Amino acid sequence: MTLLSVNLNAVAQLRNRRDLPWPSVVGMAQVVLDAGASGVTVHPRPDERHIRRSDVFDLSALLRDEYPQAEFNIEGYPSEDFIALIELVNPQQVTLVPDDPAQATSDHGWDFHANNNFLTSVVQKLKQPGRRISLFCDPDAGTKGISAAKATGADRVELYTGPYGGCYDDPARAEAELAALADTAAAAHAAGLGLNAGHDLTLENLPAFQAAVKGVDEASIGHGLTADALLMGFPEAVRRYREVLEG
Ligand SMILES: CC(=O)[C@@H](O)[C@H](O)COP(=O)(O)O
Ligand SMILES: NCC(=O)COP(=O)(O)O
Repeated sequence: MTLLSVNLNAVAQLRNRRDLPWPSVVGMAQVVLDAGASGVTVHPRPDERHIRRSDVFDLSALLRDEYPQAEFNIEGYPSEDFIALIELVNPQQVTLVPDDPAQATSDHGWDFHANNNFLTSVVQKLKQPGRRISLFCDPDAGTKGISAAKATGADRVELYTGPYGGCYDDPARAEAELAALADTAAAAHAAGLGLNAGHDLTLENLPAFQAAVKGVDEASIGHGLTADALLMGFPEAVRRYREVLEG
């Protein structure tokens, strides 16, 4: 069974269009958690284009006080500021992503070989009892990439599913992307790493993903789920994504 963590970046981005507090990021977190999501994800970028630093503290208080079973997953590049934020907020999961501050969205995983010393020291710094560290991972990282990821001391990798999600109109390419993802997932399991997945997953592309890529512990989904929620509401969107993820 794959757990659903709802990424709230898109809700924050909509809120930020005006100097007004709605839609409320905390309010929407309550809605998705009440609807059965197992946790929430945020990716506070340095320019605060969507999630603001204050959102991270507000969500942390909500989860601590009202949803103690829920998981808070914070994604980001491990800058000094990011590391300091993690130490203050103490989320259950940290996902390290090799993003440049100017990047429009996450579009690749780590080069685990080139960044091995850096990642090893960051993982050592951030790992705590009750907190797992996940590393954003290219779909074709394969056995070599995964063994370098494992060597950092991380608990999980998160498969970057953007290339698969982006080829919804090209079945042959989608099949090749799924084959690469399945190989990397199998390598992660063989190495004893947990497995997350995310980026551009949708109700349309999730069933084939779930059929091809076995043993995904958690999917973090935001853009597609929020688009669906505009049509069907967040509770129904969460219900539909859980239905696919939970099989
Ligand atoms: C790490 C990752 O996969 C991303 O999906 C990220 O959370 C999305 O970021 P944006 O919402 O800023 O595009
Ligand atoms: N880690 C991926 C994530 O949180 C959500 O990505 P997306 O569904 O907004 O593309």
